[in-house]
Amino acid sequence: MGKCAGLQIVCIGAGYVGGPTMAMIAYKCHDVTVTVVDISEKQIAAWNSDTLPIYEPGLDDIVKERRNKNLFFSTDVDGAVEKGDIIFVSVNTPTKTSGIGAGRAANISNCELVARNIAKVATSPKIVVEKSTVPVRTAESMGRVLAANEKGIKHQIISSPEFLAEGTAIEDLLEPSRVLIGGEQTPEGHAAVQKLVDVYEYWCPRERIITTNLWSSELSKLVANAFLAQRVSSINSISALCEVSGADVDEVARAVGTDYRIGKHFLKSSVGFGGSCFKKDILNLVYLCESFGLHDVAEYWNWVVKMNELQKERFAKTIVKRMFNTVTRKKIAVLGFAFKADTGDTRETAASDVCRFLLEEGARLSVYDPKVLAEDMERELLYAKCEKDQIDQQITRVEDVYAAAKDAHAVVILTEWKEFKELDFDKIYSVMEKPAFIFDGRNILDHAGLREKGFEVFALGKNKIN
Ligand SMILES: NC(=O)C1=CN([C@@H]2O[C@H](COP(=O)(O)OP(=O)(O)OC[C@H]3O[C@@H](n4cnc5c(N)ncnc54)[C@H](O)[C@@H]3O)[C@@H](O)[C@H]2O)C=CC1
Ligand SMILES: O=C(O)[C@H]1O[C@H](OP(=O)(O)OP(=O)(O)OC[C@H]2O[C@@H](n3ccc(=O)[nH]c3=O)[C@H](O)[C@@H]2O)[C@H](O)[C@@H](O)[C@@H]1O
Repeated sequence: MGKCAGLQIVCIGAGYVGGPTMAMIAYKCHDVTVTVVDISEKQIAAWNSDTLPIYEPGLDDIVKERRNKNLFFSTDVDGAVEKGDIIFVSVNTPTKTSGIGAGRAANISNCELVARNIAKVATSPKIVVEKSTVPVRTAESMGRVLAANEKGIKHQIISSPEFLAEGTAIEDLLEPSRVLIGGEQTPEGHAAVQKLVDVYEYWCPRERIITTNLWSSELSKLVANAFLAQRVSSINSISALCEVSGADVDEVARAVGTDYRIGKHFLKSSVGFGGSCFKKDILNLVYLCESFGLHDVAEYWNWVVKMNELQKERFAKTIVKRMFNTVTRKKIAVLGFAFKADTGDTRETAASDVCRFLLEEGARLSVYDPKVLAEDMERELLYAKCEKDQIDQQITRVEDVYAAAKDAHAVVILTEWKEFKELDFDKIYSVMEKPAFIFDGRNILDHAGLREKGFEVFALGKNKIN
């Protein structure tokens, strides 16, 4: 029995963060009961089925081992709130699409809604953990909503942002680089923080658990994502320079990243970063800076997003330019649609913008991705403002790379799936139109070998354009 024996942990929001994070707590703390609730019946039914709602390496085993032992998935939000000692809030906080701050500010209405519900339903004091990524001082609003309950109950709010990355969520949760916990600087606040420290201490070394105040914790999450995305935009800006100067972006990244003060991670040039969080969180940071009158600081960070948009556009334009300035009616095989490898997640994927550009140029796209669902692909294309007619008439989704390549003028790599490195490129070359182009938006292929086979290869940040 550990320190937390008998503790009831509840998580509101059974998405990419809530599901895996809670599964890990249940897996590591057998004497704690973990209940994950969501308003979406479909989502909960999937968590309780053989086909989990998200693809994440290693997740199935952990969920299946603990489910219905000390890990439960339910739609009974009120029942869970009532019995929970610690309640994680892991709901989505997307960018606002209308009203004040539209297109930049984070919409925290789900967080407030959850806080109102806890205030209404709870009959005992709760420790409410802000797990969602939120603007600084959201805990203040949530705290006030929680305090306004009619029963005079004193709840505690703490902030514990999540740093897992999709595709490596289980690894990241098993061995987190750090766990961040921020609380009020009062005796009750410290006690609440300690309760959560006790849970994480079941498997995380104490020195990796950072405790701080609420506002530092909230802001650190936005800053961490902004710094990571900034590195990708920085190396992508350099890829453009490499293409005109004859330098090789991977060589530059290696030489620069070997300096321990810079570090080698997150220096892989790509067609652009995607995912549900980088853009959203930077825009959130930009909006925060602007609302505090820090316009120059806001503009500085805004350029990380702008550079990313430019990279996607630059890559798509290169495809058209290299293919004799026209792709109209040409078939193009698109390999990969997820925003990164090892996930089926398509949110904000660079692939949707590249596809939109090519559709507008009249290309016919044949798309293959090993994990992306057809419905998610279509939703993301519509979100990226592709016309429904164009999606229906110009895009085909195929289950096989060679079917995608047949009669295609070009193969375009948009996600760094490992299987793409192991393809039979002789076979691909034989079924393609000639000249056969390859555009490697992830720099994962053996470009020299492909050129020997006869392909015209464009790789990001590697080709000197005369
Ligand atoms: N996806 C990721 O890799 C990471 C996400 N985050 C942050 O974590 C938060 C959650 O992100 P995801 O898990 O990706 O979102 P998600 O969209 O996958 O899941 C959110 C879930 O919350 C549920 N929900 C919304 N309002 C609710 C309510 N009032 N009551 C009950 N359930 C409700 C939704 O039905 C949905 O299933 C966001 O703030 C995000 O920025 C942080 C780190 C990593
Ligand atoms: O808040 C979040 O949602 C999470 O956002 C990112 O995680 P994630 O978006 O899942 O994936 P990353 O591995 O960070 O990749 C983001 C994007 O950047 C791209 N990328 C990453 C690294 C790189 O060197 N080059 C590059 O183009 C990826 O292909 C992907 O499109 C952060 O890495 C997590 O720490 C954070 O918790």
